[in-house]
Amino acid sequence: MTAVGVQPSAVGRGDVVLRADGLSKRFGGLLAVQNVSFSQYDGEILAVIGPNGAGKTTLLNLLSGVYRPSSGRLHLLGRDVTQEPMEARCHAGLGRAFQIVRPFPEMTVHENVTVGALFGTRGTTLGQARERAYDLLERTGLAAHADKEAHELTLLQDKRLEVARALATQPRVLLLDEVMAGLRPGEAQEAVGLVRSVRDSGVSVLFIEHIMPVVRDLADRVVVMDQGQVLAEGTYHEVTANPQVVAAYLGTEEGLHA
Ligand SMILES: Nc1ncnc2c1ncn2[C@@H]1O[C@H](COP(=O)(O)OP(=O)(O)OP(=O)(O)O)[C@@H](O)[C@H]1O
Repeated sequence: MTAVGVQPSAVGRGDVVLRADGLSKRFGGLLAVQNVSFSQYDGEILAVIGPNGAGKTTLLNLLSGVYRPSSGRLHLLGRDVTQEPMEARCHAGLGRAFQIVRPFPEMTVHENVTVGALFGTRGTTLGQARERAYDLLERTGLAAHADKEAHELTLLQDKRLEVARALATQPRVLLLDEVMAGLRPGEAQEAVGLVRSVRDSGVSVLFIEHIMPVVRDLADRVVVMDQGQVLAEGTYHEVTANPQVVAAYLGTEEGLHA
């Protein structure tokens, strides 16, 4: 595992798992996402960053199928999923974990993950779902808490549960929506380790994040958005040295690293 604070090694450019071509989303008179194109490669951890209101969440909602784009196309594992609803994208290999964790509070941790396994993949029996859930609790460091009710978990454990539930649908690409939010620095580093282990298990990860040290430690490549558009793309060091990116973040280096 890469030591924290060391630039992750670039991944080899394998197959494209996710490809956005000219995605746009209009809300009335506002173009929240404007002609966004990028590719994500197999095994890659890709960060999407940008100042408040840049369009990151709207982009994630376009990728996961919460919204249909006003124009543009999206390919998942080579298949055009532009018009497909969320469940179809989930079955096709796209998983999503949210910033606000919403487990079923009265169900146990194991039951919560079992539900994800049952409904996220077709043709899974209850027995298979329960077994997969135990395996995922091991992988996400929650095995000791399997029988606790979900409301008893700490925030970091909640985040682990959210990732376990998303993985229960057996995604090839996992979308993470600011999952580090609210964590203390030490906890965020633990979560960084968890995301790396997810990637090492063969799942490509696309994440939105405001915490720049997390982006630096985790991302193989970074897409920077501003005012709905892609402003820059490259390694963490490339994009943070880009004057246009610095200017977009309040015009100061401090703004970027705040
Ligand atoms: N459902 C909606 N209806 C109308 N406008 C919206 C809607 N969702 C987002 N917007 C607008 O689209 C723009 C982009 O918002 P979005 O939430 O995608 O940005 P963001 O980069 O995720 O911001 P933040 O970092 O603050 O979460 C903003 O101007 C926002 O007000």
